[in-house]
Amino acid sequence: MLLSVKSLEKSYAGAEGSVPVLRGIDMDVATGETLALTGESGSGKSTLLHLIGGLDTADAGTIFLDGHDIAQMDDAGRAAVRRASVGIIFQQFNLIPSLDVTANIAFQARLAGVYDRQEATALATSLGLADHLHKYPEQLSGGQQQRVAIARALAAKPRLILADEPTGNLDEETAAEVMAQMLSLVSQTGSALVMVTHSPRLAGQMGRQLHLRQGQLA
Ligand SMILES: Nc1ncnc2c1ncn2[C@@H]1O[C@H](COP(=O)(O)OP(=O)(O)OP(=O)(O)O)[C@@H](O)[C@H]1O
Repeated sequence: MLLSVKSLEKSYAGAEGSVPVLRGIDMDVATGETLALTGESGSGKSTLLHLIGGLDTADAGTIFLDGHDIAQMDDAGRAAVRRASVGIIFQQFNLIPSLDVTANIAFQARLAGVYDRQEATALATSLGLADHLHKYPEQLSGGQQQRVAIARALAAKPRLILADEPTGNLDEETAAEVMAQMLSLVSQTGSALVMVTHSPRLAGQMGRQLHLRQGQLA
C-alpha cells in the first residue's frame, strides 16, 4: 500500500481547551489510485492533507507513506520523505515569485534529484505553457499559475499527489480545463492522487470518494 493511515488523531487548542478535529482516521491509498476527500467547511480536510504530506504533526496514530511512518519522524525526516514521494498542489498556487516558469517547474524535481529538462518542457507544453516558460508568476493568469503548480508537482515524479481544492480559485471553465489536464497527466504518470474538493462533480471524476464528518471518514 502506498499510503496507510491508522487511528489518526489531531486536536487544535481552542479558547475553551482542546478541540478534536480528526478522531481516529483510517484510510488506505494504493499506487495510481485517485481519491476525492469531501466534507463540510471546517470538517478537517486540509488538516488531514497536511498530516499526510508531513507538513504538520499528528497527536496519535500512524501514517505509513512509501514504507515510512512519517507520524513518528522529526521535521527533517518528514521533509525528506515529502521531497522523495509527495507533490502538493494548493488552492493558492504557491509559486516562487522570483523564479520564472521554467525554474519554478524545475524546483521540486531538482530537490528530488529527478529533474529532466526535456521532460519538464514536454510537461509544460502539454499544460499549454509553451509560450510562457520565461515569464514570472505575476505575469500569468490564475489558470496559468495553477498549471505551473501542477507541472511543478508532476515534474518531481511523486508517487502521491495531494491537491487541496486545486481549481478553487479559478473560474468554472478554466477550472474544468485545468482539472481535465491534471487528471490526464496523473493517469499517464501513475501517481496516486488525493484531492480535497467541494464539488460533487469533480469528486465524481475520481476513482473513490471519502467523506469527512465529525472527525471520521465514511
Ligand atoms: N492551526 C490551527 N489552529 C487552530 N485551529 C485550526 C488550525 N487549523 C485548522 N483549525 C481548525 O480545525 C478545523 C478544521 O480545519 P480545516 O482547515 O482542516 O477544515 P477544512 O475541512 O479543510 O475546511 P475548508 O473546507 O473550509 O477549507 C476548523 O475548525 C479550523 O478552525
